[in-house]
Amino acid sequence: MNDALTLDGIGKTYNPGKPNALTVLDGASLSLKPGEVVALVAPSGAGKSTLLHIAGLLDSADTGRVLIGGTEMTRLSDARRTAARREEVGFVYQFHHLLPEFSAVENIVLPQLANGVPDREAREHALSLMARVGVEGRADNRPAALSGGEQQRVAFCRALANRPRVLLADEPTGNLDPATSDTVFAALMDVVRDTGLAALIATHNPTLAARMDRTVRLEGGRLV
Ligand SMILES: Nc1ncnc2c1ncn2[C@@H]1O[C@H](COP(=O)(O)OP(=O)(O)OP(=O)(O)O)[C@@H](O)[C@H]1O
Repeated sequence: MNDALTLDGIGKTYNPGKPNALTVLDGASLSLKPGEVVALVAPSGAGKSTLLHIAGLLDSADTGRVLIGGTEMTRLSDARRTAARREEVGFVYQFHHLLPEFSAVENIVLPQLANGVPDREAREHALSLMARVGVEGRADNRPAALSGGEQQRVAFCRALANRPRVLLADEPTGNLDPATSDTVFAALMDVVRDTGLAALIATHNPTLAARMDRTVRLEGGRLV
């Protein structure tokens, strides 16, 4: 079976050729199997966000290849890469980034509509995801009316709405108090384990990292 995500020798330098050039990634490689959940640990500023953006096709690498489900994304046209990002990758950030003018359930429906899912089916799927992480009762509330933990659960549902092959998360519970972080993370792990998608989750929290299958460390631009 193809790996869910492969990063092969990724290099990235900001401001190349200038006095302030900064090489952040220098041959970073990693493979995630379907169903594998990996913690990404790095000191602040080491390039974690850069790596996640490149893995999620939001930014391009200077060197190396990104493969999702065995397809080399770095070779696709911009349009096909954008479609692949929408279909194959889910993102969760430290802050929820939900659309404030839409209800919680609408925030999970919208990315499905963008992928051509009929409205009713999209809503049913959104509600079933919400039920799995325990926020179905807040479906019709706007994000501002939800607690931080609830907002983040809704953000997970949105990331999972299009049944991605890969979930990328940047400190997904970093904005929550320790107890909430713990329960919200447990909810995320339940859904991830059920759906069998691969996940790369950046965290500074050793307790959360210990609950994943393995840890990779970003050091000197490489993953070890
Ligand atoms: N667009 C950019 N132009 C120039 N330098 C950048 C750019 N984006 C990031 N950097 C620099 O690259 C380095 C890595 O940034 P990145 O955001 O990937 O780190 P990080 O490991 O995610 O950090 P943190 O944990 O603090 O969020 C930092 O020194 C940052 O200042």
